[in-house]
Amino acid sequence: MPEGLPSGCMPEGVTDSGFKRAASPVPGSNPDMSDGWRALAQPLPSEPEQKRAKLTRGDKRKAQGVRKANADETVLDAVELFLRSVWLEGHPEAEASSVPKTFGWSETSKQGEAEFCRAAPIPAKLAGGAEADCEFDVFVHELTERGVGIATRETLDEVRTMISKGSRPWVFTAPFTLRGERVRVRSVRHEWGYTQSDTLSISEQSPLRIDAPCQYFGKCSGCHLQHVAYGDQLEFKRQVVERALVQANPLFAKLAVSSVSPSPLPFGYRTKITPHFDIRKDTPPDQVAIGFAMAGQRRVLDIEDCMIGTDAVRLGAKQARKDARDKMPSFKRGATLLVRETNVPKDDPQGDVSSIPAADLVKDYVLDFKGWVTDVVGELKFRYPASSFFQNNASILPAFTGYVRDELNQWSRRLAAEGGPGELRHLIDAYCGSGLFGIACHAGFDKVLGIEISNESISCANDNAKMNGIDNCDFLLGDASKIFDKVDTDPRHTAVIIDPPRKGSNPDFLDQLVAYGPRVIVYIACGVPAQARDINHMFSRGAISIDGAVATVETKPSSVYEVVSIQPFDLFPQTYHVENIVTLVRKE
Ligand SMILES: C[S@@+](CC[C@H](N)C(=O)[O-])C[C@H]1O[C@@H](n2cnc3c(N)ncnc32)[C@H](O)[C@@H]1O
Repeated sequence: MPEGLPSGCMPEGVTDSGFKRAASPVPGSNPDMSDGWRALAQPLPSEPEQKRAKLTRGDKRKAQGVRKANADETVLDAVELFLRSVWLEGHPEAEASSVPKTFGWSETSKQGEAEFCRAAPIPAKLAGGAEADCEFDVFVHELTERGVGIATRETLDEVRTMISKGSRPWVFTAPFTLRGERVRVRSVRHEWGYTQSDTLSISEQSPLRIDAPCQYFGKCSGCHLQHVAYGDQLEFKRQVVERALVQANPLFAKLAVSSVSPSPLPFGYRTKITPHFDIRKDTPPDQVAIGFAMAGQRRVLDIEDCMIGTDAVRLGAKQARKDARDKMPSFKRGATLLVRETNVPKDDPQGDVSSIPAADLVKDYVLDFKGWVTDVVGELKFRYPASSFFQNNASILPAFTGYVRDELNQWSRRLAAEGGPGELRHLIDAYCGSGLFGIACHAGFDKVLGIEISNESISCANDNAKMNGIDNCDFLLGDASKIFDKVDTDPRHTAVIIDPPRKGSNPDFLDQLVAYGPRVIVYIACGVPAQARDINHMFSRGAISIDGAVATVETKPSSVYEVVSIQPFDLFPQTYHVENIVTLVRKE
């Protein structure tokens, strides 16, 4: 879900927009000023090894004894990647493991850190707005996985020289920029080792830069890549997947990531948006901004029309804005509006969709959180409450679900042709929501068993199977890791789809999955770093072989998998988000 477009079930208020906002220390000022500064001076204790697998990137850094304030992990990752690659460029014979730790933010000298931090510029607020102190010309060298530029005041050659002498440059973030650009930034706030900045102007632009079509681009936090042609956005996202895998485990560099499958609609694709507003005492009701979070700020940007919404959503958004304006004096606090595309019978928008073929339905919109939505995926219909989860780009869903179905069918045929245990006959759909993948992939399986933690979604999943005339699906309510208590099918004939939330799965589920040992696993993820972490967890258990290499473990798992394909999909063009599908096949 693009940030700035929060989910339909958000409480009222304005959400953050990809920048962490916790107060940060001001290096060089009073060290007692904040906990953030104290965190720099006190290494955190190590975590026990078995806990590490479920750690987030931030937790991992803490466990390594890295001192940092409330820095954005995606920025730290990109800085680390940039500094390491420059160092390795100057040491072509060196092993990746010999890169100095200082580039990985885990140096041990407090003195060194303090000196480094004192080199930081003054944020605009503290500089009293004096341009000379808070505005800088910087060079963009790298992009974070969220498309934010990583820049220094030094040119790349100067950075190379600094690094060859064992020092490192101070880094600025530069949103909405591209590699190789020279830009002017204004410092906003310091984090550990970098300054969060706003981009003021572009002095030297990349040949990849294009004019963003949307008038709000650069101010709105919803889109991050409109200044890049669509084909280049896809390549950027492919590299994001590649990078996430390598960051989880350098050995994963051996895995090939396919080109990102594009969205048929690069604009006008989004079937759900959630504009919001905030009531401030000094703002007259007719001037309250209704829209999405401003880039890098807590304020709301007034947005009359969002180009990534479908036609129905754009129409619905106009109505939702009007309704909110009419009622504005009655709001004491802010609120989040919901606008969702739905499909309805042509002559009776309120009528029952169950008996009408998907192709005969027409687009409409829903504004009521308590309303119901019908989505169409090829010939299938899915009905679910307007406030619950469903994939938000209908244009790509036939290809997205079709890819998973083809992977399963193709492997089923291949495994049958290879002899041995034979084809796939059972399918498990873990984290099944309202049944999208289980229902779309049911054909050819004796039985599909789904599991989902949301009561509402699970009852929709069972109703959706019925509405589509499918009788081999059974969707159960519960935590995904409980599915292994229910499964009695032969793992050699079973495939498992996993589609967890952005934070990924967990060691309990993954360990049970490996112990069960299904023939094929299809892991679908909207949180690519978490997916890479989970795959590394399976690898660390000895359950994945990369180019013949397996981790050394005390107890060998009963099943070992090969990663046979990695296929990203672009469900959210113009944003940094990417979905990724990894297929694993058990080696016999
Ligand atoms: C990314 S959505 C995928 C849903 C579905 N596969 C689809 O594409 O529509 C993740 C789903 O996992 C569910 N979920 C979250 N934690 C869970 C858990 N511990 N066990 C089972 N389901 C869970 C959420 O309710 C959500 O429906």
